[in-house]
Amino acid sequence: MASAQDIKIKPGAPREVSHSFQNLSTSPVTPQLAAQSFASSWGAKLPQRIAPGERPLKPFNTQDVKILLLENVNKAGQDILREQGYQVEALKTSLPEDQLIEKIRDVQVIGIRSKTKLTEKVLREAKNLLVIGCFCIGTNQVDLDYAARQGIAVFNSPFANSRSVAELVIGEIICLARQLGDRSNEMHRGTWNKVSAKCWEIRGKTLGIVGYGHIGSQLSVLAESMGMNVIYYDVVTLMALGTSRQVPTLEALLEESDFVTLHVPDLPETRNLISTPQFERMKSGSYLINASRGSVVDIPALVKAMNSGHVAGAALDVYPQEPAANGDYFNNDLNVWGEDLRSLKNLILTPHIGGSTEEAQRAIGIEVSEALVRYINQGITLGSVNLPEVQLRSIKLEEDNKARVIFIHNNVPGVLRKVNEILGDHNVDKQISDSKGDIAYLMADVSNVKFGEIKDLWERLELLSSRVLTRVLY
Ligand SMILES: NC(=O)c1ccc[n+]([C@@H]2O[C@H](COP(=O)([O-])OP(=O)(O)OC[C@H]3O[C@@H](n4cnc5c(N)ncnc54)[C@H](O)[C@@H]3O)[C@@H](O)[C@H]2O)c1
Ligand SMILES: O=C(O)CC[C@@H](O)C(=O)O
Repeated sequence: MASAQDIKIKPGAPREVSHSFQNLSTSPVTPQLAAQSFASSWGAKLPQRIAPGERPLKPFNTQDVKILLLENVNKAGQDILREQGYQVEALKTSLPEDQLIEKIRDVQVIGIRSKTKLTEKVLREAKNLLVIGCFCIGTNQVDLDYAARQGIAVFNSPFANSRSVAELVIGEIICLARQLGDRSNEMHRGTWNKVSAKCWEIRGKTLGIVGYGHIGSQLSVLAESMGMNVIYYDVVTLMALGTSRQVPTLEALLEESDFVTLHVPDLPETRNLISTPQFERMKSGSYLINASRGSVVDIPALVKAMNSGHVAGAALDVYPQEPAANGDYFNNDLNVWGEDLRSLKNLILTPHIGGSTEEAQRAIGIEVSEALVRYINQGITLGSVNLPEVQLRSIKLEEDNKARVIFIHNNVPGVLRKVNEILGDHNVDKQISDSKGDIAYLMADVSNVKFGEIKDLWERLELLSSRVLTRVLY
């Protein structure tokens, strides 16, 4: 198998080259092999996920691609990555920061869910990292801007678990209205406590949805089908599904709703979105559900509102601090108010399982792994949350002596002219470039490139001052 030729270098850092041309002389590539057309060395192991007739850009010995998957990424996703020949290490939990830093130094790809924090501090050590896969919806656990500035693409799965969350919330609405958690706990302790006081049907009650995105809108449809009236508040004006109705302010929603459910992202504006003033606006005897992010609800304020009886019940799936692994961790060491919370009546506590169904995890595993393969093998950024979305049609099997150049660069004037001066010695078949904020992504398919010329191409691009990361795939 030919040696790896996928190259990346980080700006301002010592050159970390996963498989650099400097190593060519010591690599297993013999002069005879090097003289062959590149295409002939790829055939041995074709990736599974390309259309017939398309040439897989297998720029490297895939066994050199190291992937670390944390937090029990679904097997269907792992299989897609292993099928490619990548080295995949899959762990069931997230890792403490020091261990994460140790491991991330070595890998080109990391896959995480919501627990692993990829902060600037961690990413600064990730000298070989090309791409991050968030096997979930949320990407707030990743410093997206820092990653973009390092040329590290981030992918997620924007809606594969939305239905699972919406169904959980429907279940919780009924459980809260009928105090099912308390009755079940009592029976588990041997107590028969048959009550109807303050137990309600959900038919005809008003559900207030804060954040009418993928989950909120799906929930809207389900709730209406069960006879609820639905109102929603969102910072964006959005089409109302069914007979639901958008209200102009959060306050209006709080005052009108029997059940308030939160489906907003973790943003500076959504931190403690629901705190004492908002609880005071809620109807007496109403309920709160939070399956979005732990930062959105001020928990001590919730404890107060429930102790006073103003809020009749709540369901929480997410918390400001969540443990890295399963076990007896939900206590005051994790969150100072842990015990206060656990002592409340009609409070459903779940361990961040909104998206944890077989269906959702499998779909997420497949979606994110496929995005990773496309990015690693072809440089395609469709679906990236932090880099511009760029793709070119695949190179055909019969198209020989072609290279795909990926040049991630600072979005400053004059870059395209300089890049094209370099590429201009060859035939540029296709080229596309787009920017997102300060970072731009250029992809060009270049023909009539001889194997020996690739090093020169890459080195000249590397010298451009705007360069963030250069990859040459062939
Ligand atoms: N509990 C779980 O397991 C689980 C699973 C999936 C998603 N989530 C979380 O649920 C949240 C929502 O997910 P989604 O897929 O519906 O997201 P989405 O992006 O599709 O929708 C979010 C909506 O919130 C709105 N919004 C943003 N800021 C707002 C504000 N200040 N006030 C009102 N509306 C605001 C947006 O305009 C958007 O319509 C995310 O935080 C996600 O991480 C949790
Ligand atoms: O599976 C997870 O860890 C996260 C689930 C959910 O919060 C998401 O962001 O998709």
